[in-house]
Amino acid sequence: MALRSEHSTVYVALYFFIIALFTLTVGASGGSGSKVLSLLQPYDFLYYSGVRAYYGGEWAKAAELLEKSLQTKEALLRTRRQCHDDCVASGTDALNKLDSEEGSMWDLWALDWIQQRAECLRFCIGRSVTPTGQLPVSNDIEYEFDTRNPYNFLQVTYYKLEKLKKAASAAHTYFVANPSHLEMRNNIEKYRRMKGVTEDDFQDKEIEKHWILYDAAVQHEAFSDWLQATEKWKACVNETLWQTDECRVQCEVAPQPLPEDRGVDGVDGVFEKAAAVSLSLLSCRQSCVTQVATRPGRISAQEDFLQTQLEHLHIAQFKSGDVSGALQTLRSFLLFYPSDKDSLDNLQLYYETLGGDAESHGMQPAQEIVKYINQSLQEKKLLYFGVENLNFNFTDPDLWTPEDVVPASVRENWRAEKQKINEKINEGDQLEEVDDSGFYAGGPVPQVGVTITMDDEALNGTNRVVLDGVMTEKECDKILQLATVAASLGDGYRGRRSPHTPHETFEGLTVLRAVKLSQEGLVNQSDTRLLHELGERVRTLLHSYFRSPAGLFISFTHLVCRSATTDEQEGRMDLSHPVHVDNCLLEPETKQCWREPPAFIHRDLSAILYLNDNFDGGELFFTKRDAKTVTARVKPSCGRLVGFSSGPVNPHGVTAVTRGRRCALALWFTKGKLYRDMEREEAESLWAADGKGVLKNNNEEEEKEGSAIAGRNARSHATKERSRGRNIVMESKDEL
Ligand SMILES: O=C(O)CCC(=O)C(=O)O
Ligand SMILES: [Fe+3]
Repeated sequence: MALRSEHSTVYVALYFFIIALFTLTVGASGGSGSKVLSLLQPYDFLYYSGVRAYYGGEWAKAAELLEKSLQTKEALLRTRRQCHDDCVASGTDALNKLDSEEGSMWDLWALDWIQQRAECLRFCIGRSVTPTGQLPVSNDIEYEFDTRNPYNFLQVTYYKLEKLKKAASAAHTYFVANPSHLEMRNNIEKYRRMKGVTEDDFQDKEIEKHWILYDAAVQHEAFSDWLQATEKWKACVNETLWQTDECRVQCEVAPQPLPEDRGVDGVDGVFEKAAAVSLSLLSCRQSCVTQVATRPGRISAQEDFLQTQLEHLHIAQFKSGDVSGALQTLRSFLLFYPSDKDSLDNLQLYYETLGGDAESHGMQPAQEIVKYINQSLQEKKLLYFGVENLNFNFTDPDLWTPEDVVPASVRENWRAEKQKINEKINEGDQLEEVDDSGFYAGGPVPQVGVTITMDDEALNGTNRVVLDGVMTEKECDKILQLATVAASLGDGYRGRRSPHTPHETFEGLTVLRAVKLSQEGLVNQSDTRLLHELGERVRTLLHSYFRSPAGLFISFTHLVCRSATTDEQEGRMDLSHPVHVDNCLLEPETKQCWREPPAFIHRDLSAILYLNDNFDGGELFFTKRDAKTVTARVKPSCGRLVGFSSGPVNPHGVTAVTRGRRCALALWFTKGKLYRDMEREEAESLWAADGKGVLKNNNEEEEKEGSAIAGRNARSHATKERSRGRNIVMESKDEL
C-alpha cells in the first residue's frame, strides 16, 4: 500500500520539524529549561523517539518513550478538559453583562467573553504543557494513535524485554482495534500458550467503559437477568452521555484547523469568518455522536446508539418490575421519536396500569436527556442554516432529527439521494445472483466415491455445492473422537456458551492445538493427521469443482461442535448461527454487504464438512440478501461437504440444535497467499521437528520449537515480500 511507504517520509520530515521546534523551545527558555521539561512534552515527539529507539533495538528506551507518549497524550486531554471546566466556572462575568442594562453594547460584551475565555485557556494550558506540546499533531500521528499502532510496537518491545504479561496486553489492545490483522492473531495465540501468561493478562488498555457496560447489559438480557440488565443499561446511558461530553469539550479546547480561507477571491469579512469558525465547532461537537458510537476496529457507528440503549433500558426496567422507571425512560425516548407508535402504545398502557397520567406520577423525562436534546437541536438549527445559506457542509449523525429542523432544499437533496439508493437496492436485487469471486461452479470432482448431491440449480443459488462421500464412517468417528477428547482436556472453548445463543454450548479445536495435544500423547496422532489431511482433501475437491482461477490456500480450519444445553429447548426461536455472509457484514435492510472488519474479508471460499447426524435441528440454510427468504436447506450427515463462495451471494445460517451434539469441520480458503493459515504451517513444522513428519514444511525459514518466537522475527526479514505493505512502519514488528 502506498500509504505505508509514505509514512516513513512523513516521519522523517515530522521528526526534524519537531526537533527544530523542540530545540527552539528549550533554547528560548534559557535558565528555566528544567521547568519546561517538567511540563508535558509533545507526545508525537515522544512517539517518534520511541519508534527510533525501537528500530535501534534499544528496547528499554523504546518501551519508556512509547509508554510516555501514550501517557502524555492522555494527560494532555485531561489538562485541556480541566482548563475548560475551570475557565467555564470563572468566566461568567462578561456573559452576565449580555443581559444587563448596557445590552446595547452586546457585541463588545460577547467579544469580551470570547477574549476572557481565550486568555483563561491559554494561561491554564500553558501552565502544564510546553508550547510545542500545544501544537496540533499531524493527521498521520493522529491516525497512528487512532489505530492503536503504538501498541503494535510495544508488544514486540515488551516481548524483547521478556515482559510477557505486558506484551500480551499490548497485543490484545492492538488486535481489538485491528481485528483482521492475522499476524497479531497468531501472536496472541502464541502468548496464550506461553508459561506465565494467563487469560487475565489479555487486557485492553484503551477500553472505553461504555462498551464494557453495553456488552454486560446485553449479556444480562440474554439470561433474562432484568435487574442487572437495568443497572448496566442505566450506567451505559450515563457513560455514553459523559463520553459524548468529553469529546465535545475537546472540540473547543484542542487546536482545530481553521476553516479554509477562500484566498484572494475571498469575500469573507470578519463575521463570515467567525460564522465559519463557529459552524466548524458545532459540526465537531455533533460528530461526537458518531465517534462515541463506533466500536474500536469498526468503520461504521452503531445507529441510534443512545436511543437504542434507552429502548433496552425501558424494557429491562419494565421486566424487573420498575414501572415508574420504565415510564420515565419511555418518555425520554419519546423526546427523540415523539410519534413512535409502539412507544405511544406502551405509554398508554402504563397510564392505564398506574392510573392517571405521567404528570400525576411526577414522571418527567430524565433531565440529562432533555438537556442533551435541546442542546443538540439548537446546534442542528444553526448548522442547517449554515448549510442552506453559508455553503457549509454538514453530515447529520442522527436519525432522530425532526424534519422541520432541516430546510426544505436540504430535504429535497436527501430525497434525491434516497431515490438513488432505492435504485441501487433494486439493482442489488438484480445483482443478487452475480458473484464476482472468479469461481465458476461445475468443474470435475477428482475423488473416487465422491458424488455431487446438489448443485447451483438444486441449491437455488450461485457457486454452491453439496458433495457426499467425502469421508468414510470410520473417519467421521475418528474426528468425533478427537473432538471429544480435546474437549474433555479443556480446549479454549470447552464448555463455553455459544457466541451465538445461550441455549447451546460450543467447543472448538484447531489443527495446531490438536498437534500439540498429540505431541503430549493426549490424543491419537493418526487422528490429528487425518484432521490435517481433510483440509487438503477439501481444498483439492473445491479447487477443481469451482474451477478456481488461481491458487487456493487454507486460511482457517476449525473443528466445531455445538450442543443443546440441558435447559428448556422447546419453542426456541433463535438460531444456532444467525444469518451472515462469511467475508462481509450483511445489512439485510439495504441488501448491502460491507467488506470491512470485523468480517473476515480475505475469505474467498467456505466449506463445511459434516461428521454426524445424531442430533435434532442444526440444518444449514441459505437465504437471499434480506436474510429472511430461505433459498435452500442442507441436512448434515457424515462425509457430506457443503462448499460455497464466501461473498454476498451466499448468506447462510444454522437452525437451532435442540438435542445432542452437532460436529463439523469448518474450513475457509483464500486466494491471497498472504492470508494463508500460519498456524497450519506451524503445526506442520512441529511435525517436521519431531522427525516423524511426512508433512511438507512449506516454510523454510521457520525455526524449530523452543525458538519459535525468535524464529518468526528472523523469518519476517526473509519474507518481506509477504508482509510488505501490511504494516504501517515496518515489517518485523507485527509477527513474533
Ligand atoms: O456449521 C455450519 O453449518 C455453518 C457454520 C458457519 O456458517 C460459520 O461458521 O461461518
Ligand atoms: Fe458461515
